[in-house]
Amino acid sequence: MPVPTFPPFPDNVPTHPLLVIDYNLLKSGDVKEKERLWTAATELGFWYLKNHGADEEVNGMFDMGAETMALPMEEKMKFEQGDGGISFGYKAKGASAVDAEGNPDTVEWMNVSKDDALSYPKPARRTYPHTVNARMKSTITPFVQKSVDINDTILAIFNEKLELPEGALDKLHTGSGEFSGCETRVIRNPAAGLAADRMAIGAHTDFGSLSFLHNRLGGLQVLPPGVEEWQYVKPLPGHAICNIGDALSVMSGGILRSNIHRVVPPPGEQSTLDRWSLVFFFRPGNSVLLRALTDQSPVIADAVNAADGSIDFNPGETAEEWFVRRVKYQRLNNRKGPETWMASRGTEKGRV
Ligand SMILES: O=C(O)CCC(=O)C(=O)O
Ligand SMILES: [Fe+2]
Repeated sequence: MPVPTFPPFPDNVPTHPLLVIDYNLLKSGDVKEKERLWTAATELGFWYLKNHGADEEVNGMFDMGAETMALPMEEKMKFEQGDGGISFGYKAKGASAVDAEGNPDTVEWMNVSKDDALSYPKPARRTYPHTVNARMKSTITPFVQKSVDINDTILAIFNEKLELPEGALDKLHTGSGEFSGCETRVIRNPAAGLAADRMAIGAHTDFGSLSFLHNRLGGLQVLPPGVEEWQYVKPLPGHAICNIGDALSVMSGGILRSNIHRVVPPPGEQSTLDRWSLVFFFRPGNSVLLRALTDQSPVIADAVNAADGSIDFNPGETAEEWFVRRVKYQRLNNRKGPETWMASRGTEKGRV
């Protein structure tokens, strides 16, 4: 399907500019561009990525999302993720909390595990609706492969900047060769005439290492360090939005910033439309213990020594345990009170 045109993003809402990083320059080893990436990753933890070369796969993923969300609810619910903390599969609107009071989220999504996309037609982690299966080979697997390549490239630059031994971060991610929480997510936030600040997805930091996000309408907001007011991130055609998650923040001793963000209805004239977004979440291997890599890098050791104590750099959980806990306690079916929400928190704990 051709990419539709949308009403413009308004120019009268608070908007946070992001650095635009050129993936072609990163790939060719451009020193200046690597430095700009480092600035973006350490100051806000969010940046735009242009020339990523995945536009065709991204469009196909949005088509797959539309075909999947159009299935009868009964069919989608056969593939629901459940309450045990597994993220792969379908999540219905309202299944997760957006805050400590237990207000429900307003989005539905379909998550496909990277392990399933790469092992298809043999299921590795779970099975999916026929609309997903039909596009696995043509769209989902190529999108996953491109996303992994891009994230591997960015990870290698962080490895160098953090003065880690060559391949140290890769060994904890793709190079671990084990199953992981890596997944793609297509999200639909139905237009519902809700208040402009009604959270569709609650304030959070991402659970894994890197997120590769594509959206066409506004609604994503960030809370930059030292700022009180939520600020929109304006979608730019053909530009992905990339951000750092908790796992890389912990491993780097907080040098890489996992910034708080949330999703609200699209602003201005865009508010009458359903909002679609697509993410590839790049995460460590399941058995990787989350901890600051102080023994492998003096730069990280110094950062931990100088830290203000707001982030626990030795949480005592593997990547899988961290991920399962965060997903599980956000589910409203598991809610007992505000303590359940607190149990779902990651590095944003104490920050919002
Ligand atoms: O839809 C978006 O723009 C962001 C989604 C997001 O933050 C997430 O799924 O973690
Ligand atoms: Fe997120």
